[in-house]
Amino acid sequence: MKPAIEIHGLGKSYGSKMALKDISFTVREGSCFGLLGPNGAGKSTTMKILAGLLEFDAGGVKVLGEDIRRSGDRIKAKLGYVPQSITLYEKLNSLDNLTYFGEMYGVRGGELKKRIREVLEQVGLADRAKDPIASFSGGMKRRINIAAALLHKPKLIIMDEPTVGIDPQSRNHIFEMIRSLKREGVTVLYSTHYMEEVEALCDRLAIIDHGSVIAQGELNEVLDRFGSQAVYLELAEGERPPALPGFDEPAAQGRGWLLETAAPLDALACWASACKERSLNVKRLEVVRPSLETVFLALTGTTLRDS
Ligand SMILES: Nc1ncnc2c1ncn2[C@@H]1O[C@H](COP(=O)(O)OP(=O)(O)OP(=O)(O)O)[C@@H](O)[C@H]1O
Repeated sequence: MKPAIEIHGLGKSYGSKMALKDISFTVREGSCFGLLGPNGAGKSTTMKILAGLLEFDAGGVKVLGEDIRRSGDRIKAKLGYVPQSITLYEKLNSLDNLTYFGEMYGVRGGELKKRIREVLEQVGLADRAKDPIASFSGGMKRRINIAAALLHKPKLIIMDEPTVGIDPQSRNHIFEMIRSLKREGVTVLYSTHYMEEVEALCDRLAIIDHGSVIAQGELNEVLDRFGSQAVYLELAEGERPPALPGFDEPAAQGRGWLLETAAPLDALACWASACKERSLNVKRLEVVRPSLETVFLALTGTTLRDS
């Protein structure tokens, strides 16, 4: 399949601050690609460059087969960009907001009216078309912001952390919408610092830290390559996990303990017999697959959320 986005060695500084050092990745047409990284990693900067809103200093960027430096305006007409901050007129209703944005994208008249009806259905807010934006929840505003970026039927949609600070219902709507856009062949670039979202939505991902891509590929590839296997043990309240000679110390996680190891079956067998010997009440004992959290920790020495 053809690439919708090709980025090679992208670099960008804000004054003396180097925001992007070396960003390279390719996104297949019709797929959902996740950009995962902590605050300040460079996700928004990368997305603004792709949306044609920001110049860059080094490297090359092709969007939908065209060089962004040569065909910026033609590319802009084919992509939708959902910025991180909500940009709507609070006093106007959804209909008027969408009319304004649609005209900005060059959609007019009967076609615009039809598209507004369709996108309001798509984001599940058709019944709120005439209510002022000021009366909407953060999640509903976000959905209208996404609707605005869809009016001109873009082939590529770039969403910058669209689920930050929103309610679960709006989040589910956004997820469903992304799935249905994908079914229609639209390419989605999605940034987040929630790895569960990447797991739920994305075909491939790039992990960005300090302006560089530090890992990329299909989720399972990245997990296999950089993640460590682990065994999870949960005991009755107040009970402590037995130490296992020859293994690392387990770390507290959730209601139990996680032991990272290259030999999870051996660790599981040792923990099972040690717990039995001590008559401990085992609630759960299982080999767990590596998570992006452990991948991130292994690659950067920090967790996604704390950084
Ligand atoms: N307009 C600007 N002027 C100066 N520095 C900036 C500007 N915008 C971003 N930066 C810096 O560039 C780096 C990358 O920021 P960017 O917003 O791209 O990261 P991000 O991964 O999107 O983070 P977040 O999740 O917080 O949006 C950060 O160090 C940030 O402080």
